[in-house]
Amino acid sequence: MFIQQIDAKVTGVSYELLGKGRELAEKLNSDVTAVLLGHNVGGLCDKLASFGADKVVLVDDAALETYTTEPYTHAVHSVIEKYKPEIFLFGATAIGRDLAPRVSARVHTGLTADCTKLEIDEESKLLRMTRPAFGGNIMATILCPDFRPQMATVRPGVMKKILPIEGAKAVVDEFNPGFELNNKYVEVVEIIKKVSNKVDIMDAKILVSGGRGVGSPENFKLLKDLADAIGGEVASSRASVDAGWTEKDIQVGQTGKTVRPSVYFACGISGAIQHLAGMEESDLIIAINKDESAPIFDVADVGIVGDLNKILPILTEKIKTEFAANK
Ligand SMILES: Cc1cc2nc3c(=O)[nH]c(=O)nc-3n(C[C@H](O)[C@H](O)[C@H](O)COP(=O)(O)OP(=O)(O)OC[C@H]3O[C@@H](n4cnc5c(N)ncnc54)[C@H](O)[C@@H]3O)c2cc1C
Repeated sequence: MFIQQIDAKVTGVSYELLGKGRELAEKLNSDVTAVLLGHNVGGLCDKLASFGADKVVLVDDAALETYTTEPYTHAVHSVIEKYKPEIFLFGATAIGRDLAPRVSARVHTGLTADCTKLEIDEESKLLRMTRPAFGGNIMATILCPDFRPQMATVRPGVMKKILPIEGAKAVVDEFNPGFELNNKYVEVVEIIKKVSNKVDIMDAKILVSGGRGVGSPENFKLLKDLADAIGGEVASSRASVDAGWTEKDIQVGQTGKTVRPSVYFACGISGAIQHLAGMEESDLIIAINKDESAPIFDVADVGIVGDLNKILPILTEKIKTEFAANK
Protein backbone atom coordinates (compact mmCIF):
# COMPACT_ATOMS: atom_id res chain seq x y z
CA MET A 1 0.00 0.00 0.00
CA PHE A 2 0.99 3.59 -0.58
CA ILE A 3 2.19 5.33 2.57
CA GLN A 4 1.49 9.04 2.44
CA GLN A 5 3.93 11.24 4.30
CA ILE A 6 4.18 15.01 4.33
CA ASP A 7 7.26 16.62 5.90
CA ALA A 8 8.27 13.15 7.15
CA LYS A 9 5.01 12.77 9.06
CA VAL A 10 2.89 9.78 8.05
CA THR A 11 -0.75 10.64 7.33
CA GLY A 12 -3.19 8.84 9.67
CA VAL A 13 -5.02 6.94 6.93
CA SER A 14 -1.78 5.13 6.04
CA TYR A 15 -1.75 3.48 9.48
CA GLU A 16 -5.39 2.54 8.95
CA LEU A 17 -4.46 0.92 5.62
CA LEU A 18 -1.71 -1.07 7.34
CA GLY A 19 -4.23 -2.31 9.91
CA LYS A 20 -6.64 -3.39 7.18
CA GLY A 21 -3.75 -4.79 5.16
CA ARG A 22 -2.82 -7.09 8.05
CA GLU A 23 -6.33 -8.50 8.14
CA LEU A 24 -6.43 -9.06 4.36
CA ALA A 25 -2.92 -10.53 4.28
CA GLU A 26 -3.80 -13.05 6.99
CA LYS A 27 -6.75 -14.26 4.91
CA LEU A 28 -4.47 -14.66 1.89
CA ASN A 29 -1.44 -16.04 3.77
CA SER A 30 0.49 -13.15 2.39
CA ASP A 31 2.59 -10.20 3.59
CA VAL A 32 1.90 -6.52 4.09
CA THR A 33 4.26 -4.27 2.14
CA ALA A 34 4.33 -0.53 2.75
CA VAL A 35 5.54 1.62 -0.14
CA LEU A 36 7.17 4.72 1.28
CA LEU A 37 8.15 7.56 -1.06
CA GLY A 38 9.95 10.76 -0.12
CA HIS A 39 13.34 12.23 0.64
CA ASN A 40 15.22 11.42 3.85
CA VAL A 41 12.25 9.46 5.17
CA GLY A 42 13.99 6.15 5.97
CA GLY A 43 13.56 6.92 9.67
CA LEU A 44 9.84 6.18 9.35
CA CYS A 45 10.28 2.51 8.38
CA ASP A 46 10.28 1.00 11.89
CA LYS A 47 7.15 2.96 12.79
CA LEU A 48 5.42 1.45 9.76
CA ALA A 49 6.50 -2.00 10.98
CA SER A 50 5.01 -1.26 14.39
CA PHE A 51 1.66 -0.53 12.70
CA GLY A 52 1.66 -3.78 10.74
CA ALA A 53 4.07 -3.64 7.78
CA ASP A 54 6.10 -6.82 7.23
CA LYS A 55 8.25 -5.07 4.68
CA VAL A 56 8.87 -1.49 3.52
CA VAL A 57 9.80 -0.67 -0.07
CA LEU A 58 11.58 2.65 0.29
CA VAL A 59 12.00 5.00 -2.65
CA ASP A 60 14.10 7.87 -1.36
CA ASP A 61 14.94 10.55 -3.87
CA ALA A 62 15.16 14.36 -3.93
CA ALA A 63 12.52 14.28 -6.73
CA LEU A 64 10.02 12.96 -4.16
CA GLU A 65 10.63 15.56 -1.47
CA THR A 66 7.24 17.20 -2.02
CA TYR A 67 4.33 15.52 -3.75
CA THR A 68 3.99 16.11 -7.46
CA THR A 69 1.95 13.83 -9.65
CA GLU A 70 4.41 12.65 -12.26
CA PRO A 71 7.43 11.49 -10.20
CA TYR A 72 5.16 9.80 -7.67
CA THR A 73 3.19 8.05 -10.42
CA HIS A 74 6.42 6.90 -12.03
CA ALA A 75 7.75 5.61 -8.69
CA VAL A 76 4.58 3.72 -7.67
CA HIS A 77 4.16 2.33 -11.19
CA SER A 78 7.75 1.06 -11.13
CA VAL A 79 7.29 -0.51 -7.68
CA ILE A 80 4.16 -2.33 -8.92
CA GLU A 81 5.96 -3.54 -12.07
CA LYS A 82 8.79 -4.93 -9.96
CA TYR A 83 6.93 -6.44 -6.99
CA LYS A 84 3.65 -7.41 -8.73
CA PRO A 85 1.32 -7.12 -5.71
CA GLU A 86 -2.11 -8.79 -5.72
CA ILE A 87 -3.69 -5.79 -3.97
CA PHE A 88 -2.59 -2.16 -3.81
CA LEU A 89 -4.30 0.41 -1.57
CA PHE A 90 -4.20 4.19 -1.28
CA GLY A 91 -5.84 6.53 1.23
CA ALA A 92 -8.62 8.60 -0.37
CA THR A 93 -6.82 11.83 0.52
CA ALA A 94 -6.23 14.69 -1.95
CA ILE A 95 -2.90 13.05 -2.84
CA GLY A 96 -4.33 9.51 -3.02
CA ARG A 97 -7.17 10.69 -5.23
CA ASP A 98 -4.72 12.34 -7.60
CA LEU A 99 -2.20 9.52 -7.65
CA ALA A 100 -4.29 6.32 -7.67
CA PRO A 101 -6.19 6.89 -10.97
CA ARG A 102 -2.96 7.70 -12.80
CA VAL A 103 -1.21 4.63 -11.44
CA SER A 104 -4.16 2.39 -12.27
CA ALA A 105 -4.27 3.71 -15.84
CA ARG A 106 -0.54 3.18 -16.23
CA VAL A 107 -0.56 -0.40 -14.95
CA HIS A 108 -3.82 -1.03 -16.79
CA THR A 109 -6.01 -2.22 -13.96
CA GLY A 110 -9.27 -1.05 -12.39
CA LEU A 111 -9.64 1.27 -9.40
CA THR A 112 -12.47 1.34 -6.89
CA ALA A 113 -12.51 4.80 -5.34
CA ASP A 114 -13.53 5.80 -1.83
CA CYS A 115 -14.10 2.34 -0.36
CA THR A 116 -15.67 1.99 3.06
CA LYS A 117 -15.25 -1.78 3.31
CA LEU A 118 -12.65 -4.27 2.05
CA GLU A 119 -12.80 -8.00 2.54
CA ILE A 120 -11.57 -11.20 0.93
CA ASP A 121 -14.15 -13.39 -0.81
CA GLU A 122 -13.93 -16.77 0.91
CA GLU A 123 -14.31 -18.78 -2.31
CA SER A 124 -12.59 -16.83 -5.06
CA LYS A 125 -10.07 -15.08 -2.74
CA LEU A 126 -10.78 -11.89 -4.70
CA LEU A 127 -10.87 -8.54 -2.93
CA ARG A 128 -14.45 -7.37 -2.38
CA MET A 129 -14.33 -3.55 -2.56
CA THR A 130 -17.45 -1.85 -1.22
CA ARG A 131 -18.34 1.82 -1.62
CA PRO A 132 -21.49 3.95 -1.47
CA ALA A 133 -23.17 4.47 -4.84
CA PHE A 134 -26.16 6.41 -6.20
CA GLY A 135 -25.89 9.21 -3.67
CA GLY A 136 -25.18 6.83 -0.84
CA ASN A 137 -28.51 5.05 -1.20
CA ILE A 138 -26.94 1.69 -2.02
CA MET A 139 -23.61 0.06 -1.25
CA ALA A 140 -21.90 -1.36 -4.35
CA THR A 141 -19.41 -4.23 -4.04
CA ILE A 142 -16.91 -4.29 -6.87
CA LEU A 143 -14.53 -7.09 -7.93
CA CYS A 144 -11.53 -6.92 -10.21
CA PRO A 145 -11.09 -10.53 -11.40
CA ASP A 146 -9.00 -10.06 -14.55
CA PHE A 147 -6.34 -7.46 -13.86
CA ARG A 148 -3.71 -6.99 -11.18
CA PRO A 149 -3.24 -5.43 -8.76
CA GLN A 150 -6.75 -5.09 -7.37
CA MET A 151 -6.65 -1.42 -6.53
CA ALA A 152 -8.70 0.79 -4.23
CA THR A 153 -8.65 4.11 -2.43
CA VAL A 154 -10.00 3.96 1.11
CA ARG A 155 -11.83 6.68 3.01
CA PRO A 156 -9.84 8.08 5.92
CA GLY A 157 -11.25 7.23 9.33
CA VAL A 158 -13.12 4.08 8.27
CA MET A 159 -10.55 1.30 8.80
CA LYS A 160 -8.99 0.64 12.18
CA LYS A 161 -5.28 0.85 12.85
CA ILE A 162 -3.74 -1.83 15.05
CA LEU A 163 -2.22 -1.10 18.45
CA PRO A 164 1.46 -0.42 17.76
CA ILE A 165 3.77 -3.43 18.22
CA GLU A 166 6.60 -2.26 20.45
CA GLY A 167 10.14 -2.64 19.15
CA ALA A 168 9.02 -3.78 15.68
CA LYS A 169 11.78 -3.58 13.06
CA ALA A 170 11.05 -3.20 9.37
CA VAL A 171 12.61 -5.26 6.62
CA VAL A 172 13.53 -2.46 4.24
CA ASP A 173 14.02 -2.86 0.52
CA GLU A 174 15.46 0.27 -1.06
CA PHE A 175 14.36 0.70 -4.64
CA ASN A 176 15.45 3.25 -7.20
CA PRO A 177 13.15 3.52 -10.22
CA GLY A 178 15.38 6.21 -11.83
CA PHE A 179 13.96 9.64 -12.49
CA GLU A 180 14.28 11.30 -15.88
CA LEU A 181 13.65 14.92 -16.73
CA ASN A 182 10.21 14.33 -18.15
CA ASN A 183 9.21 12.51 -14.95
CA LYS A 184 9.37 15.83 -13.14
CA TYR A 185 8.28 18.54 -15.53
CA VAL A 186 6.37 20.36 -12.78
CA GLU A 187 8.43 22.43 -10.40
CA VAL A 188 7.14 23.43 -6.98
CA VAL A 189 8.10 27.07 -6.55
CA GLU A 190 6.62 27.72 -3.12
CA ILE A 191 4.50 25.94 -0.53
CA ILE A 192 2.15 28.10 1.52
CA LYS A 193 0.89 26.21 4.54
CA LYS A 194 -2.55 26.86 5.92
CA VAL A 195 -2.02 27.52 9.60
CA SER A 196 -4.90 26.55 11.83
CA ASN A 197 -5.12 26.10 15.58
CA LYS A 198 -8.27 24.01 15.22
CA VAL A 199 -8.19 20.30 16.08
CA ASP A 200 -9.13 18.07 13.16
CA ILE A 201 -12.55 16.55 13.98
CA MET A 202 -11.16 13.17 12.92
CA ASP A 203 -8.78 13.28 15.90
CA ALA A 204 -11.30 14.53 18.48
CA LYS A 205 -12.46 12.16 21.23
CA ILE A 206 -15.70 14.09 21.80
CA LEU A 207 -17.72 15.81 19.07
CA VAL A 208 -20.71 18.09 19.49
CA SER A 209 -22.28 18.13 16.05
CA GLY A 210 -25.08 20.39 14.82
CA GLY A 211 -27.51 20.22 11.95
CA ARG A 212 -30.22 22.35 10.39
CA GLY A 213 -32.16 22.13 13.65
CA VAL A 214 -29.58 24.44 15.29
CA GLY A 215 -31.36 27.16 13.34
CA SER A 216 -28.68 29.82 12.87
CA PRO A 217 -24.90 30.30 12.85
CA GLU A 218 -25.15 32.26 16.13
CA ASN A 219 -26.86 29.32 17.78
CA PHE A 220 -23.77 27.18 17.21
CA LYS A 221 -22.47 28.97 20.32
CA LEU A 222 -24.67 26.59 22.36
CA LEU A 223 -22.72 23.68 20.86
CA LYS A 224 -19.37 25.40 21.35
CA ASP A 225 -20.20 26.02 25.03
CA LEU A 226 -20.98 22.34 25.53
CA ALA A 227 -17.86 21.29 23.59
CA ASP A 228 -15.67 23.62 25.71
CA ALA A 229 -17.22 22.36 28.94
CA ILE A 230 -16.58 18.72 28.04
CA GLY A 231 -13.26 19.08 26.16
CA GLY A 232 -14.70 18.36 22.73
CA GLU A 233 -14.86 19.93 19.28
CA VAL A 234 -17.77 21.21 17.21
CA ALA A 235 -18.75 19.36 14.02
CA SER A 236 -21.74 19.64 11.72
CA SER A 237 -24.01 18.07 9.14
CA ARG A 238 -23.90 19.04 5.49
CA ALA A 239 -27.12 21.05 5.85
CA SER A 240 -25.30 23.44 8.20
CA VAL A 241 -22.36 23.71 5.81
CA ASP A 242 -24.66 24.32 2.83
CA ALA A 243 -26.47 27.02 4.81
CA GLY A 244 -23.11 28.76 5.33
CA TRP A 245 -23.28 28.35 9.12
CA THR A 246 -20.21 26.12 9.42
CA GLU A 247 -17.02 25.38 7.48
CA LYS A 248 -16.75 22.38 5.16
CA ASP A 249 -13.76 21.02 7.11
CA ILE A 250 -16.02 20.13 10.04
CA GLN A 251 -18.66 18.35 7.94
CA VAL A 252 -19.33 14.76 8.97
CA GLY A 253 -20.66 12.25 6.47
CA GLN A 254 -20.33 10.69 3.10
CA THR A 255 -19.04 13.85 1.41
CA GLY A 256 -17.42 15.10 4.60
CA LYS A 257 -15.24 13.33 7.12
CA THR A 258 -15.62 9.93 8.74
CA VAL A 259 -15.28 10.21 12.51
CA ARG A 260 -15.12 7.61 15.25
CA PRO A 261 -15.06 9.57 18.54
CA SER A 262 -15.76 8.16 21.99
CA VAL A 263 -18.82 10.43 22.24
CA TYR A 264 -20.83 12.00 19.39
CA PHE A 265 -23.58 14.48 20.23
CA ALA A 266 -25.99 14.86 17.28
CA CYS A 267 -27.95 18.07 17.89
CA GLY A 268 -30.76 18.96 15.50
CA ILE A 269 -29.56 16.35 13.00
CA SER A 270 -32.21 14.13 11.40
CA GLY A 271 -29.91 11.16 10.72
CA ALA A 272 -29.88 10.94 6.92
CA ILE A 273 -28.01 7.89 5.60
CA GLN A 274 -25.26 10.13 4.19
CA HIS A 275 -24.68 11.63 7.63
CA LEU A 276 -24.76 8.27 9.41
CA ALA A 277 -22.11 6.97 7.00
CA GLY A 278 -19.66 9.34 8.66
CA MET A 279 -20.40 8.80 12.35
CA GLU A 280 -22.28 5.59 13.11
CA GLU A 281 -19.10 3.86 14.32
CA SER A 282 -18.82 6.36 17.22
CA ASP A 283 -18.63 4.57 20.59
CA LEU A 284 -21.49 6.50 22.21
CA ILE A 285 -24.06 8.49 20.23
CA ILE A 286 -26.23 11.00 22.07
CA ALA A 287 -29.00 12.52 19.94
CA ILE A 288 -31.04 15.60 20.73
CA ASN A 289 -33.98 16.12 18.39
CA LYS A 290 -37.46 17.51 18.82
CA ASP A 291 -38.94 14.91 16.48
CA GLU A 292 -39.19 11.57 18.28
CA SER A 293 -39.39 9.70 14.96
CA ALA A 294 -36.15 11.18 13.59
CA PRO A 295 -33.96 8.35 12.16
CA ILE A 296 -31.00 9.50 14.26
CA PHE A 297 -32.68 7.80 17.22
CA ASP A 298 -32.29 4.43 15.44
CA VAL A 299 -28.51 4.63 15.85
CA ALA A 300 -28.39 6.65 19.09
CA ASP A 301 -27.36 5.02 22.39
CA VAL A 302 -29.01 7.86 24.30
CA GLY A 303 -31.89 9.85 22.84
CA ILE A 304 -33.26 13.14 24.19
CA VAL A 305 -36.51 14.32 22.60
CA GLY A 306 -36.87 18.06 22.91
CA ASP A 307 -35.74 21.52 21.87
CA LEU A 308 -31.97 21.81 21.76
CA ASN A 309 -32.25 25.50 22.68
CA LYS A 310 -33.53 24.42 26.09
CA ILE A 311 -31.58 21.19 26.53
CA LEU A 312 -28.05 22.28 25.55
CA PRO A 313 -27.66 25.11 28.13
CA ILE A 314 -28.96 22.83 30.92
CA LEU A 315 -26.60 20.03 29.85
CA THR A 316 -23.63 22.40 29.67
CA GLU A 317 -24.35 23.83 33.14
CA LYS A 318 -24.78 20.34 34.63
CA ILE A 319 -21.49 19.17 33.14
CA LYS A 320 -19.68 22.27 34.42
CA THR A 321 -21.09 21.75 37.91
CA GLU A 322 -20.14 18.05 37.90
CA PHE A 323 -16.60 18.80 36.71
CA ALA A 324 -16.20 21.55 39.32
CA ALA A 325 -17.46 19.22 42.09
CA ASN A 326 -15.02 16.46 41.05
CA LYS A 327 -11.94 18.70 40.85
C1 LIG B 1 -24.68 12.61 -2.48
C2 LIG B 1 -25.04 13.18 -1.15
C3 LIG B 1 -24.04 13.30 -0.20
C4 LIG B 1 -24.36 13.83 1.07
N1 LIG B 1 -23.37 13.95 2.00
C5 LIG B 1 -23.68 14.37 3.24
C6 LIG B 1 -22.69 14.43 4.26
O1 LIG B 1 -21.51 14.17 4.05
N2 LIG B 1 -23.07 14.82 5.50
C7 LIG B 1 -24.36 15.15 5.81
O2 LIG B 1 -24.64 15.50 6.97
N3 LIG B 1 -25.31 15.13 4.85
C8 LIG B 1 -25.00 14.75 3.58
N4 LIG B 1 -25.95 14.75 2.62
C9 LIG B 1 -27.25 15.39 2.92
C10 LIG B 1 -28.19 14.48 3.68
O3 LIG B 1 -28.94 13.71 2.78
C11 LIG B 1 -29.16 15.33 4.53
O4 LIG B 1 -29.83 16.24 3.69
C12 LIG B 1 -28.47 16.12 5.62
O5 LIG B 1 -27.65 15.27 6.39
C13 LIG B 1 -29.53 16.74 6.53
O6 LIG B 1 -28.89 17.52 7.50
P1 LIG B 1 -29.59 17.78 8.90
O7 LIG B 1 -29.86 16.49 9.57
O8 LIG B 1 -28.75 18.78 9.58
O9 LIG B 1 -30.93 18.52 8.46
P2 LIG B 1 -32.43 18.01 8.45
O10 LIG B 1 -32.55 16.72 7.73
O11 LIG B 1 -33.24 19.16 7.96
O12 LIG B 1 -32.76 17.73 9.97
C14 LIG B 1 -32.89 18.72 10.94
C15 LIG B 1 -33.37 18.03 12.20
O13 LIG B 1 -33.36 18.98 13.26
C16 LIG B 1 -34.50 18.72 14.08
N5 LIG B 1 -34.79 19.98 14.78
C17 LIG B 1 -35.28 21.12 14.26
N6 LIG B 1 -35.34 22.07 15.20
C18 LIG B 1 -34.90 21.52 16.35
C19 LIG B 1 -34.72 21.99 17.67
N7 LIG B 1 -35.01 23.27 18.00
N8 LIG B 1 -34.26 21.14 18.61
C20 LIG B 1 -33.96 19.84 18.31
N9 LIG B 1 -34.10 19.35 17.06
C21 LIG B 1 -34.55 20.17 16.09
C22 LIG B 1 -35.57 18.26 13.13
O14 LIG B 1 -36.55 17.49 13.81
C23 LIG B 1 -34.77 17.45 12.13
O15 LIG B 1 -34.74 16.08 12.47
C24 LIG B 1 -25.67 14.24 1.36
C25 LIG B 1 -26.66 14.09 0.39
C26 LIG B 1 -26.36 13.56 -0.84
C27 LIG B 1 -27.44 13.41 -1.86
